Amino acid sequence: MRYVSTRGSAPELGFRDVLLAGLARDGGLYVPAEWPTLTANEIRSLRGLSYPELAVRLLTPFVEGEIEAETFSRIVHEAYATFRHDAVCPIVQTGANEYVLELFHGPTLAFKDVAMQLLARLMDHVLAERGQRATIAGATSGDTGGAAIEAFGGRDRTDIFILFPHNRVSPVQQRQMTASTASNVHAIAVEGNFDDCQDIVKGMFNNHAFRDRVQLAGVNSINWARIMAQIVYYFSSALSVGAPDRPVSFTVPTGNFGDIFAGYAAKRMGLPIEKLVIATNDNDILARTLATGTYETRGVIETTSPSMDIQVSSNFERLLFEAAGRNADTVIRYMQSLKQSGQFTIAADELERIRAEFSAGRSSMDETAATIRSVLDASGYLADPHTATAIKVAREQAKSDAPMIVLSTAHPAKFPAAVEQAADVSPALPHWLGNLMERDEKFTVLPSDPKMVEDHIGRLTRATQV
Ligand SMILES: Cc1ncc(COP(=O)(O)O)c(C=O)c1O
Ligand SMILES: N[C@@H](CCOP(=O)(O)O)C(=O)O
Repeated sequence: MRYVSTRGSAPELGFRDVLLAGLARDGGLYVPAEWPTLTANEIRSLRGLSYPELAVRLLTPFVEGEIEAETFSRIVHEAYATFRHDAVCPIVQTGANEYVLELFHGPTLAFKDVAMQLLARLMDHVLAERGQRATIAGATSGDTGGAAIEAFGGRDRTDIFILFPHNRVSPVQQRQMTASTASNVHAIAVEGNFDDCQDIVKGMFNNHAFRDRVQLAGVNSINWARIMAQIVYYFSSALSVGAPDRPVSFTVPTGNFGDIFAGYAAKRMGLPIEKLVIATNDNDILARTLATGTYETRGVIETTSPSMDIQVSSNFERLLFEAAGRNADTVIRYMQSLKQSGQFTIAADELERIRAEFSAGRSSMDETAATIRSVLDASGYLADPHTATAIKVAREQAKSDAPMIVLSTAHPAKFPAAVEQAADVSPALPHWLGNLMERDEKFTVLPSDPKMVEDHIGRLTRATQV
């Protein structure tokens, strides 16, 4: 499998280089040169496989020829052995035709673990094979950072720097980033919002001298391997409610568009998905874009679902590339307009293609709180605010007989204040997280200044190339 950039001028790469590249050198995002596809019979034959077996079968075409089959299988099995549920990503029925797909049984209680546990092991393997080190830089609104620090902490081929918005993540999310004692972990609280953090990280990738000097690698969903790993749970959950013999729909709480893009990839691979529903909180740029055709940034609003407090949704670029018939010039034009004026308008035929696959809705903070309460009352299920955002939107959008699978992206105990306020229930952290909230914190506060962040990383990384 080769990978191409959405902006057309970066070199085509194989899987190992894409894994280490993060952002393409032309500023674009890598996507597979073609989508591997499965027939309905091939999908049927996947029934009954364990989650790691399914992952190996579905992901092999993306890594074939680059990671040896036995090694890949071992790495996948090791990655999912870290999960605390035998099914890895189980589903729970919460309504007549509604299912919640629980993605939070990994080490940091968020869906990010599903990809990050695999990504860290794959990166380690490739770096060891090449005798290289890497500096990892990542931006987080709360969950990617903790998952990355947990997955990469203590690995001797990487130094990891995570930028999070100062005072804008939940206390549990913050501790998961700041309580690590691993010497290769560096948490940075940026005086800004998530979009500022993401801008700084993308700026580092576009500064080729810095990028090459520190051997920069990325763990955000700009990295194709993140999206790749997330494809698997669309198949596992759809298979368990009757796919491929009946179509299913998914509602996904969405911020950076990585998770739902993995659903789109699953559909391109042959999974019969009727609708992919984008659920947003008050930061509803994607819902507005689907309604009006204009992608227009506004200020970030702080909400009770902070991981989705995002305006610039990185992976939407991957969808634009597909909707424009893989025309990189169109993507470049849109991205230039976004940079210059904070907006772009999608051509009518492209918008029509997007609307054929996706719909969107939003949930205000009050609506999300009311949903947490009503779901608990009706079915005894305690949803976190991100999941509740999606349940609210799913219920508005479920218009056909297709089962609706709602992605539950975080454990309620990551956001106890919002859950308690909504439902008078205080969700406890699982016992195996032990004394997380009592551990000492270590992090550096920096202004939202790209140069200062680069200097900080340049000083501390051990991956410097001269
Ligand atoms: C709990 C939670 N839900 C939803 C999202 C949104 O996912 P994505 O950015 O892939 O759209 C995030 C952050 O990415 C998250 O941490
Ligand atoms: N919500 C995310 C934001 C970063 O998303 P990513 O999927 O691109 O890493 C977070 O929790 O950090």
